[in-house]
Amino acid sequence: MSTLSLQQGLTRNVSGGGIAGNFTEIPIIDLAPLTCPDSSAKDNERLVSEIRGACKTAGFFIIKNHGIDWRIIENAFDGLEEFFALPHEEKMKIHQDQSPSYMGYEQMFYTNVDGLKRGDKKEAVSVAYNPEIDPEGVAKAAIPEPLRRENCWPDRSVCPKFQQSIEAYQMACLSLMRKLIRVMATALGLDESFFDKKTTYPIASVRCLYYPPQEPEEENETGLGAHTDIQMMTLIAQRPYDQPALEVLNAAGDWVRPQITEPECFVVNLSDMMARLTNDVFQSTIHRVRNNNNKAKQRYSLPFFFGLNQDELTTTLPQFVTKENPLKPTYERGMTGYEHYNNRLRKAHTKHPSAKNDVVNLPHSMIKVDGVLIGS
Ligand SMILES: O=C(O)CCC(=O)C(=O)O
Ligand SMILES: [Fe+2]
Repeated sequence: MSTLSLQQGLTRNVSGGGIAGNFTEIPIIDLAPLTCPDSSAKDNERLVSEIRGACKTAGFFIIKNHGIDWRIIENAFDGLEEFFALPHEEKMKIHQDQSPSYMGYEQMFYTNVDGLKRGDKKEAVSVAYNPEIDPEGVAKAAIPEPLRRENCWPDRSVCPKFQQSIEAYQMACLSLMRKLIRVMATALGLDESFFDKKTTYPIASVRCLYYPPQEPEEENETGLGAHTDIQMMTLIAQRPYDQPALEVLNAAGDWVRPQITEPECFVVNLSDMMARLTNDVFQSTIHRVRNNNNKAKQRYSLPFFFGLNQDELTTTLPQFVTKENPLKPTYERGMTGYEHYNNRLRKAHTKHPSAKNDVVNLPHSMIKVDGVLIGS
């Protein structure tokens, strides 16, 4: 049996043979039934079934006809190009080390996510959920103070487009995720509104990424090391839209590149919170980025991560625990998004000042189920 160990504390059996993870390509799913008002019940059923299939095998799929005005995405990439072209000193002014929330800028090689190479050849800016731009969320005042994450934006005089374009991207992604999460609930056999009360102030951050081309001698290096994502689901847009760089690990241990053959598509992938909820029936699949193809160009990407409210307890749903699929030991203890997220960011961001601290979990009295406090 061959096992891949990742620095973030995860191990995966990559010996193959099981159904899960047995894929050789990433499926393309047409979301038209979700976005067209006159879609039939049959179209909707087909969509749910395609999504269920993709979630059980690859844990990754490509979506088209998602209903988002692509000019919002192009503007966001213009914002990224503007920011990453700034002088190093300017970018360092909003460095993540100053942010207890892990928001802000990461310079080249700041992270080394899988610890296998010299580090991640990328630059990034992380942007937190902001309730003030979420038309479907709750007011900022209703969110417990320790769960608010402040953003660090570059000065508008040096970078006029960035903040506005990223906030518009975040709003568009939030609205799409709120639709997709209902399809996911249905695909899991739950009421379609199952996640609604649990996502009133979701973890919904954007990571703005810039990957320079890797040199031929860096063929085996990584732009971002192998990892799984932390939340429930991630949406990824990239520029150029067809640049092969993202790689997804299948059960046979092969890296599969999503083939994006037309513009205006997103890649969607499931993440660890979803795997925890479903006892791994829905897959949180290992992936990495290598911007190393022959014609390698600069690549920009915009993952949008979506998870439950940070104080919501995530426990495995009982219907996914069976004789054939007993509860995974790591899922025995329920965990809040806050604990899960901070632990993982601390592991991935080893140079952050908080990396040496013990993990501070949310007090029991702050934990909720369906938005209702469970302890006192
Ligand atoms: O750049 C990409 O396409 C993916 C980035 C990614 O996997 C992440 O930030 O978690
Ligand atoms: Fe990722």
